[in-house]
Amino acid sequence: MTDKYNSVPDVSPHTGTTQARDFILRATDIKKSFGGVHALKGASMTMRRGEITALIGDNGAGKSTMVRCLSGIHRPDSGSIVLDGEDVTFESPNAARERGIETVHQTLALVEDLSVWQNFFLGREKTHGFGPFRTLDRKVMKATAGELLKNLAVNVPPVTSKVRRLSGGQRQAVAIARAAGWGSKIVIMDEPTAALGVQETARVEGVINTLRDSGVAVLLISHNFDQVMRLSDHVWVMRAGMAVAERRTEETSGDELVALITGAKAA
Ligand SMILES: Nc1ncnc2c1ncn2[C@@H]1O[C@H](COP(=O)(O)OP(=O)(O)OP(=O)(O)O)[C@@H](O)[C@H]1O
Repeated sequence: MTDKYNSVPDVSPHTGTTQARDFILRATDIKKSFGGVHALKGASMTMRRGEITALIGDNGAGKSTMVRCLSGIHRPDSGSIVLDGEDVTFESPNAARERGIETVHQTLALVEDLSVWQNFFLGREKTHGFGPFRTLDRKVMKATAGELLKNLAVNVPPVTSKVRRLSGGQRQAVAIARAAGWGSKIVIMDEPTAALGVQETARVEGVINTLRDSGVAVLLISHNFDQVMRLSDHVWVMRAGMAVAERRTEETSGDELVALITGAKAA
């Protein structure tokens, strides 16, 4: 596999900074088998700060397994993950989260009967006082959730609204904002707009763009080529357990990506 970064300009088109060559993540030669099924056969991929990296491939290519290795759900059988210059292994999703990798799963993991702000702080509640006098700092949590939503230009009803009252797009936006709100270095999104209509998709894509512009690296798993072409800066193509090709989005086309996915075109 060739390293195409040698031909990539130093200045990111989105941030205008010199971060374009700065890898936030390097996964190298990742292998993962389930019994006799070799889901990942030595896959390697990279991500950079302030960029949206798309991970594409046919059903069964190994995308979810790669994502699960990066987010601490699976332990790779072998290979290395370097995050922000440091070799890491994650024992659990919480360990990955603590190192700054958040994942927005298709199921979103929001609690319908809790408010937006309560969902933001689920399991990470802020308290004040000490010892037995410790109480939840509702005011701070509400204000923080409101601020996070505002920063990402997420248009939702007040943070006191119950999640059950939100539309699909609003829920997705809340889940993304929650993932982004913990000093995340990387936010992984699995088909973030699969269940949404055209308008809501546009809104959620706006949120994803804002997140990228704030310097977070986004990993986007999507079967939607138009979306990949619209949103991503960089694409990794997986086939049969390997990352077989990488492209700068501006230098490829939907047709080429399809050919790379099916194997009709060699990397
Ligand atoms: N927990 C598991 N146990 C057994 N086999 C698995 C497991 N997880 C994944 N696989 C197998 O590994 C291969 C890669 O699956 P994976 O879900 O990573 O692909 P994918 O690219 O995400 O596909 P899709 O687009 O359909 O989600 C498939 O053959 C799948 O059946």
